[in-house]
Amino acid sequence: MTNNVIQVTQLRKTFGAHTALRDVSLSVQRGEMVALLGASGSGKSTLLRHLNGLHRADASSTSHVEVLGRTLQRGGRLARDARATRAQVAAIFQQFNLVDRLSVMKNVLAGALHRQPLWRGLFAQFPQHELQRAFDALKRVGIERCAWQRASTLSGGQQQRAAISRALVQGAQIILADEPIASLDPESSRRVMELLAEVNRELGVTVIVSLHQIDYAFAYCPRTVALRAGEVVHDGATRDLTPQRLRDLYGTQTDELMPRPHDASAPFHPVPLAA
Ligand SMILES: Nc1ncnc2c1ncn2[C@@H]1O[C@H](COP(=O)(O)OP(=O)(O)OP(=O)(O)O)[C@@H](O)[C@H]1O
Repeated sequence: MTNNVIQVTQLRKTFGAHTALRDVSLSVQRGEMVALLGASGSGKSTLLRHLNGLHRADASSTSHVEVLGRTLQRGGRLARDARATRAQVAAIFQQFNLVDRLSVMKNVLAGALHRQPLWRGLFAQFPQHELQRAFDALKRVGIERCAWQRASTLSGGQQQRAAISRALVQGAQIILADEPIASLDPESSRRVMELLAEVNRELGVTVIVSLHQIDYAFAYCPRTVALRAGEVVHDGATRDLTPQRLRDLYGTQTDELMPRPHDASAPFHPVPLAA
């Protein structure tokens, strides 16, 4: 049995006249924690959104996206059983993760909807074991005391932790996190990245996380896929991305990927920043 949980072949996406992804191919093995790196507009979100079917590739292309051994989309058409595949994939976004007016608990229980009969979902009536599972997930990420608060009252970091809880309740085998720490303070950023790493390490969940800065990739992700203008320009060990290599790959865009000189949020400086 193959260990590939994601197989992307010749993925091409254009928006009008703009090509956002140019024949991207990559595979991800079960249990990997992969950083997706690239300057603004390089195609990170677009790629992630193809992996859970939120975007479809160009219809004219030979693009193929396989998730957990099943075709999710081919040539821009979603597979018939895409819904079942997507139930195994959780998405965590920079913002808009939670329904503000609902309690944290209800948001987390949304992860269990795919296991419920329609009527339970409609009336938001979940069996006791699902409530317990949601509570345990909130406990795991350290926000169980917020369970009955409205989601809108949580801090940004707590909202991301709630989104991770929802992924746990969903029982997702893959987490796609799209810049989950982009608007967080340093401590919250570290906490969220550590939780993602813990879920990856302890539960074997495959994590692909798009990031804006390389230092977080160094600290938490052994492998990095780097995009530039919709093309994969690096796919390999994160430690190979030295400042010089980044300059070769990104030229003037390098600054966007390097920690700012006085950035206290940088958890890790693997290599001298001035070369
Ligand atoms: N729905 C859309 N309609 C038109 N153009 C789009 C759409 N979504 C993305 N694009 C364009 O595709 C390119 C890639 O965008 P994408 O959001 O994937 O980049 P990104 O690397 O995630 O950027 P950022 O780090 O700023 O979030 C950009 O030029 C963007 O303007």
